[in-house]
Amino acid sequence: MQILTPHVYWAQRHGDIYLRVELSDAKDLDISLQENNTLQFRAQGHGAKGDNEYEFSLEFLEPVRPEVNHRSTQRQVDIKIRKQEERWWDRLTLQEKKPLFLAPDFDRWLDESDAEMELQAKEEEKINRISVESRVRKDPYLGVKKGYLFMYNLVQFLGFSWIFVNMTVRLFILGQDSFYDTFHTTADMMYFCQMMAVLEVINPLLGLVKTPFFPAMIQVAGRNVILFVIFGALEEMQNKPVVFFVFYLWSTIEIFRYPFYMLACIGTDWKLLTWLRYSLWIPLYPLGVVAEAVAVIQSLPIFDETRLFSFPLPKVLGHSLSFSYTLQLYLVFMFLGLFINFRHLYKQRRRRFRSRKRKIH
Ligand SMILES: CCCCCCCCCCCCC[C@@H](O)CC(=O)SCCNC(=O)CCNC(=O)[C@H](O)C(C)(C)COP(=O)(O)OP(=O)(O)OC[C@H]1O[C@@H](n2cnc3c(N)ncnc32)[C@H](O)[C@@H]1OP(=O)(O)O
Repeated sequence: MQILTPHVYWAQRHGDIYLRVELSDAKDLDISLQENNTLQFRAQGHGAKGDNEYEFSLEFLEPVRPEVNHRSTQRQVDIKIRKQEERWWDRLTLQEKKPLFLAPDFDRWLDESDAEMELQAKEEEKINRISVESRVRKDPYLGVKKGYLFMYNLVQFLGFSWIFVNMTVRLFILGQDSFYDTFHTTADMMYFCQMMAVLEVINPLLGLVKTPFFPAMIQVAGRNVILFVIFGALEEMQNKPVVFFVFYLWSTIEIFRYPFYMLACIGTDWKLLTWLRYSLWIPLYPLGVVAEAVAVIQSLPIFDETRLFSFPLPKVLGHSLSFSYTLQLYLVFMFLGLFINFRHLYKQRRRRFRSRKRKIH
């Protein structure tokens, strides 16, 4: 039997050397590192010259650690050797001339800078894993908090879906006539959802979500003024078509926002839903504010007439100050609120899509 040399392919990383020996069904493997920093390989197997005994030796450019890891598969023998020092080598062997049986393993090949990037990515992954693990370890109530948020979002999602579906079905069946009794058919559910929404101001205060307090407060207080003060307190407003537009605009965003949060609670995200959550507000928010402003303007003469919530004045100054003046001031705050929340949502959108792009690259 002839003794032959197999084809050997190599690649390196800063700390390791990888060798792939082209020998299938290798048996009687004898792989060892000699004291002179030389790898000796001998095995019986099927190589380029059929079934034979194959052997080779390689004297490495720099010192390596004595232990050799190898794994023999049906197709090849993989060998991994650790470098003594984590350093990039200019070549594999001490002798400058490359042995004929040796070639780069292009499946594994990386040049020095790519290998550094791979190392950095691994380091970052390790740091992220450690920080996630330590966060989980630091907060023993994380499960309870996530469970609470998940249930809160689920209840809101069901509530707003009920409103949205109810209004849509009635719109299809009754057409424009459905505009006039939106309040009577959906107000109870809207009261429930908007009262629950007060938790959205409390949650950031308790550190349960990252939402800043001020935008959450503007959002919840703004809607509740419209719902409880303009629609709730004035029967004359309740059968006006503006109720339909306000409720429809509110519920359209919420049937996407709450499921988005539910998925966030279980660490999942669905691209389309994320896109809708961070894009739909662009047309809906200004339309919502305009609809709310129309409702406020329509309520002004009613407050003047009914004197509801009017502020008593000393006789010399007149009878009382109509609540409509407060509402006129509120109209200014509404557009200020629109500006603050539009800017906040725009920043959230940019942050979300920027970090997604970074994750993809
Ligand atoms: C009497 C005094 C009155 C004073 C007020 C005067 C001014 C009033 C003017 C008000 C105008 C309001 C008009 C408005 O009513 C019109 C409409 O709503 S029209 C319909 C369209 N509307 C919208 O699109 C707004 C919907 N609402 C919101 O988006 C939020 O309420 C808002 C606070 C504006 C922004 O939300 P947030 O800051 O939370 O942004 P993110 O979604 O990006 O969340 C940030 C991170 O927190 C996590 N989070 C938040 N909430 C939850 C939750 N419930 N469960 C789980 N996780 C949550 C979220 O996942 C983000 O985490 P990460 O960064 O890790 O992704």
